[in-house]
Amino acid sequence: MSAAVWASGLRKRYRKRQAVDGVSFEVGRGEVVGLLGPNGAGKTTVIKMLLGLARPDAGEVMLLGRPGADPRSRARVGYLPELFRYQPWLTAAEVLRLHARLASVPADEEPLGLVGLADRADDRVGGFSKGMQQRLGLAVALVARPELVVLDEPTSALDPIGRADVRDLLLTLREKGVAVLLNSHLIGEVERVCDRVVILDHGRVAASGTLPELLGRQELRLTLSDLSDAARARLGDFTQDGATYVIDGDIDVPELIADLVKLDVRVHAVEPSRISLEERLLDIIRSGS
Ligand SMILES: Nc1ncnc2c1ncn2[C@@H]1O[C@H](COP(=O)(O)OP(=O)(O)OP(=O)(O)O)[C@@H](O)[C@H]1O
Repeated sequence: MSAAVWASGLRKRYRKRQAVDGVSFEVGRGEVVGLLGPNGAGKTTVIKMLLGLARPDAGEVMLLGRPGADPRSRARVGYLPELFRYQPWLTAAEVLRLHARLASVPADEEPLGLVGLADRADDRVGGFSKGMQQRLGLAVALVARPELVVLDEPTSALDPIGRADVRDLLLTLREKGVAVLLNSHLIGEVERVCDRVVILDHGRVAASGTLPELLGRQELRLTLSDLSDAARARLGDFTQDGATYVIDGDIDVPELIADLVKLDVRVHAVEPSRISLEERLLDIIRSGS
């Protein structure tokens, strides 16, 4: 099946500023991809070019197997813009009905339930908090039962519960095979839900890949005492600093610890250690600036 998003060589210049400078990437069907990068890196401009809201100077876009310029390509795409405002005199249900009509799909209040607004369906949007408006924006993005959802900063106004709700929603979408492109400054959020990450800097792709590809192999730091030769052999390859033993690779932690305890090793601490996505992002941005 064709990719949900296929973008090749996208460029966009605003006067003297090269906002996007040759960006290519893909989002597979059912894949959740995070778009990360510092302010001004070009993330929103890339999203606008994908959706036909900004005209690329160069490059090509395919959405769900059709050229991005073909309006039919956008029929099964949901979009939550970074900045938006709905008519304050409409109720949440009316906003949804309006967007269902615009998308030529039957009106359905299910998306309000998915974003936790079912009990506010008949309240006017003008009285909604920022977080509730953002939830409504997400509901609108889901109204046409999309196969691809593009979310530009979907949780910027949400409280921790709202963010956790959105994380659950993204995982539900992935289970249904819906592809998601997520632009977020909340790196922890991206790290938790994304299958793959594309990092933009100065309008270019500075790095991309799955989290293990970007962050390196998993390491395990163990603080141990009373190690026999047999216990050292069980650890396999390790580096040692005093009582700290570091092993890397794919480790079945419970099994390893059970074996060490059987070998009479005293286990004081077990810490997975891998650089965080935040550290990796800072490294990439600092080395590129
Ligand atoms: N309509 C516009 N007119 C002029 N310059 C623009 C316009 N839109 C974006 N730019 C410039 O293009 C560059 C990329 O902006 P963009 O909004 O895509 O970045 P971003 O990565 O989404 O940033 P942020 O994280 O702050 O939202 C910036 O230098 C910005 O000033």
